[in-house]
Amino acid sequence: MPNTATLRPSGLGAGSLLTSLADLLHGWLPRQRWFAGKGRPVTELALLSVTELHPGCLHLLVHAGHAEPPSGEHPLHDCYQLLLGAHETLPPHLAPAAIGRPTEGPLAGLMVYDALQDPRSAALLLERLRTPGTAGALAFERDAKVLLPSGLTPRLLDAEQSNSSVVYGDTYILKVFRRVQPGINPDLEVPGALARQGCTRVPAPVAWVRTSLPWDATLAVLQPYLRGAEDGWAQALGTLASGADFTDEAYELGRATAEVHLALAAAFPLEYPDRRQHRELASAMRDRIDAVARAVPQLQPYAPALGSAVGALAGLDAARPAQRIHGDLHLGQVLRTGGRWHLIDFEGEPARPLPERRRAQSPIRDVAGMLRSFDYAARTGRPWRPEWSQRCREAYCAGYAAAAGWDPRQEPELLRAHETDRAVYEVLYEARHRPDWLPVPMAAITRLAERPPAGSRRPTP
Ligand SMILES: Nc1ncnc2c1ncn2[C@@H]1O[C@H](COP(=O)(O)OP(=O)(O)O)[C@@H](O)[C@H]1O
Ligand SMILES: O=P(O)(O)O[C@H]1O[C@H](CO)[C@@H](O[C@H]2O[C@H](CO)[C@@H](O)[C@H](O)[C@H]2O)[C@H](O)[C@H]1O
Repeated sequence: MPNTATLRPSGLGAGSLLTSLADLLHGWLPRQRWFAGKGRPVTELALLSVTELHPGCLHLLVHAGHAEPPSGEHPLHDCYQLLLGAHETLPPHLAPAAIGRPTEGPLAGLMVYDALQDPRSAALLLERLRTPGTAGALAFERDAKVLLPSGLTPRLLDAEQSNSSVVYGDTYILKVFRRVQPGINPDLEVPGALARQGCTRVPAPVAWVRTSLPWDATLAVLQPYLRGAEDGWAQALGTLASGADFTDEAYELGRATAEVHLALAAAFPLEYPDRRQHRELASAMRDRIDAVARAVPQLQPYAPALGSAVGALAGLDAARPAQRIHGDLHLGQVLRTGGRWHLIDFEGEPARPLPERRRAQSPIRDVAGMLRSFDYAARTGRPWRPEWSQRCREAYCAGYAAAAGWDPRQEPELLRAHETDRAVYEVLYEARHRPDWLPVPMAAITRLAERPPAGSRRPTP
């Protein structure tokens, strides 16, 4: 590659590399779908680690900090994973990957670009995983039982994602985590544990990338690609458009969720929350309502009523044991192939700290996430179809009950509290990422803020 710059970290010095890139990253990072600090200017940038993956391709962990915004939210600090290439000129197929041409520092005059969009760099990543080893602080590891084939053609997914994924020859998919936190990522930990339980509802990790600098963290996970699978969101919208029924699928989805929960309960320790823990959970949910209401003024009028909905948790005695769960379950996280549902993306809610996402939680939280998703689908399709959502919600709970042996509808306070917490999360998510969608969770907020009928033990799910 005659016009490839050799980016040698040893010859670059983190300071001078950052000088080269800082202006470009200030502009480029906030435009990325996976950038978490939407709406907040980046006020600090620091390079946490730099590794040369191959000549012309650098692996970077970059710290991006935001000053405290006027709304009173906490300052946000994040670490992002970048793969950067630099060429004198970019071939036309890499034009959309361009980040910019630094005017100073070691990369001055070269065109820096997002190397994950470069098929050559993506192919070399898979090569690294085929033959385990290290590159600086990065470790490329794989399941010793799996032999990865060479020469699979890479293609970067252009899905609306929180991370970036590369599909190799429709055989494997590599998820490169964009936002990196210290510790094992649950998207490696949980599917690995489920595979050891013999659970076939979740694709098992076959290879992964870790780093030990600036701390131990998971950087990427490779798993089998479910060829021809369609996600639940696309299917749900399809039936809404065609008028077809989705209740059988919703019932099967409930069964699949329960099966995964049973396997998770067997794989990880259970916890039995007492009254104090329920009070703490209710208080954490109230804090979240207040924080989101400060950031999204539309939520403010509903905050007191939502606080009462989650406050009902505080009076609960022993409920279901808490266990590891999916943590961000919705119709986009379930794939159907061969008439069978699979669950993917066990990262949990990307905005939450990793230790919180790895905690045992009520399985009702996942149920609530999926119930919210039926509501999303019914409101996104035109016209609004509340009866479609209601039938799916009932069928999903019935399917769940058939496999789990208990019915989520028998825990109405818990379900309502978790659905409220989830809708509040969605309000912030939409305000940050897709302001046009804000009315969807806000409609649920209006419903959840109403008092449930007196004496009702089994409100509509
Ligand atoms: N094992 C898989 N087989 C087929 N497609 C997959 C698989 N894993 C993920 N996908 C596709 O990639 C998309 C993004 O994956 P996901 O894990 O949800 O990433 P993110 O956390 O970045 O949103 C999914 O919506 C799905 O379409
Ligand atoms: O990127 P992830 O899939 O990890 O999840 C985030 O993005 C989701 C949207 O892509 C968001 O889900 C919300 O919108 C969905 C429709 O697009 C809907 O089905 C979900 O019920 C709703 O929560 C998810 O909350 C967010 O974490």
